[in-house]
Amino acid sequence: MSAFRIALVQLKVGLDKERNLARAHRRVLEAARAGAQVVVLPECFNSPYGAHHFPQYAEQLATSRTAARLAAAAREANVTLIGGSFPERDDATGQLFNTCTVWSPEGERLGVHRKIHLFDIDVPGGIRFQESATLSPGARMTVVDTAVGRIGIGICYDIRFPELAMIAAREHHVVAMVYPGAFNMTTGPMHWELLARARAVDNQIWTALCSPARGQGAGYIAWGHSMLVDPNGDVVAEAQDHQGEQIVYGTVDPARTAAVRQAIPVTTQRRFDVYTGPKAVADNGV
Ligand SMILES: NC(=O)CC(=O)C(=O)O
Repeated sequence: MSAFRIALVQLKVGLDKERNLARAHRRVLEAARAGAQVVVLPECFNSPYGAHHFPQYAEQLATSRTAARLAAAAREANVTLIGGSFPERDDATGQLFNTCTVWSPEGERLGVHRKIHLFDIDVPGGIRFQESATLSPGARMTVVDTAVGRIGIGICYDIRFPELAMIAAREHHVVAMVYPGAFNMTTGPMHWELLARARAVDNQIWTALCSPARGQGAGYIAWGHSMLVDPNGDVVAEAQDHQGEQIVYGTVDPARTAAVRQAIPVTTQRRFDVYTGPKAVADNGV
């Protein structure tokens, strides 16, 4: 597997769906012109992030205007496109999901990830959010074989559940986990970078987080700080302008993964013989 250039598009997202789609399309082309082979859009890039907005912006995958635009942008730009997420309405059940689609440089759909862990939180004096008021949770993990290698996908709150990245890394050997996400002004400063670095260093994998720009006019203020973290847990690229739109570029290099794993070989030092089973914790505590 060779190294590849990745672009994280920290997109401005507003109320006008068509403008959101057009802006995303332009930025995908711009990133490709700058040499990106993989382009990532943020969570909820076609709609403002808010449970009450989702029903209005939701689309069925089979007839989705948003999906068609993503396919066209990937094809035109000749890139692998990790298409952020948008509210999706299931054709059969009518349930709504927060869904990421992944596209090949030929415009073929390679994968679909429905956010598994819904963002239902209540931080006193901070933020209360009930994604489950209108959305249903996805029920499958997603790893996608792309032109540049195998990539694991999670959406935002999914990053708080380490099992996803751990299983993607250890069982499916992904080169990177990519999380379109929209943390906010309460949880962003607390946990955004910490979680990105934790998922990276625990699993010794590349980890990319792509946020909307901060300046949303629709209630929810995103944290920004889109970033790429290497398998050693170092932030190697990060957005500097959070109000405005910005593209963050970095290089995902599997040689770095190999070097980190060779230097600190935790991937081969696990003690599965110790962690589980009735005798995992001795009676006397030692
Ligand atoms: N928006 C999310 O899904 C998650 C988030 O903001 C957080 O975990 O904090």
